[in-house]
Amino acid sequence: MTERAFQDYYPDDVSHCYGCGRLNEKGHQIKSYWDGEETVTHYTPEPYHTAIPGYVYGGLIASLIDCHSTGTAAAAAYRAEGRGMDTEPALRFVTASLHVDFLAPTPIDGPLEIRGKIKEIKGKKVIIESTLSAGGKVCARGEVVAVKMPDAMKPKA
Ligand SMILES: CCCCCCCCCC(=O)SCCNC(=O)CCNC(=O)[C@H](O)C(C)(C)COP(=O)(O)OP(=O)(O)OC[C@H]1O[C@@H](n2cnc3c(N)ncnc32)[C@H](O)[C@@H]1OP(=O)(O)O
Repeated sequence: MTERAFQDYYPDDVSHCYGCGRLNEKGHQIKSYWDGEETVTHYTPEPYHTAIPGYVYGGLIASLIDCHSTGTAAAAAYRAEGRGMDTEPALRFVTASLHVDFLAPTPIDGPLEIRGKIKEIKGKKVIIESTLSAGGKVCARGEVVAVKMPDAMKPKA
């Protein structure tokens, strides 16, 4: 059986996110998975994701770190409760804070790897540290504070 990505567990009504919604046909549709205690996703940029010719636009890098980290927050919250992502009650996270350091130019001509680590998980908040690498070299580092989705953001039935 093929492993389901974190984002594949998001119900339809919250699957329109530009970074990770599987129902957003114009979006990145990233797919994140556990890899031991870390999480990982891969994404291959398109030529139109250019900043300076040959290099990836920083906004895309931030977007990938953002959505991989919020997905990681949800997965970590379920794991901390010892239950699967298909069980109730649902645990949904949004970005409270997104910090990205661009450490080196990111080449656009190949796959990118984003890896997440849980720095803190407490109450309704998860802090995730992520790296984005190209060809094995870390080009950006991010820290995301993810907080449980407030009722005001939940789609109306
Ligand atoms: C399936 C679900 C998801 C699918 C979509 C994935 C989402 C993709 C990522 C996104 O782009 S989400 C869109 C961008 N984010 C938003 O629009 C969120 C807008 N902000 C809010 O709705 C609220 O400010 C937020 C829910 C983030 C926090 O409000 P709360 O009233 O729940 O927070 P509260 O004040 O109770 O603080 C809870 C904890 O979070 C911390 N916190 C809150 N805002 C923070 C902030 N901005 N920076 C750092 N920490 C923050 C706060 O310090 C506290 O830490 P402690 O528990 O340790 O005391």
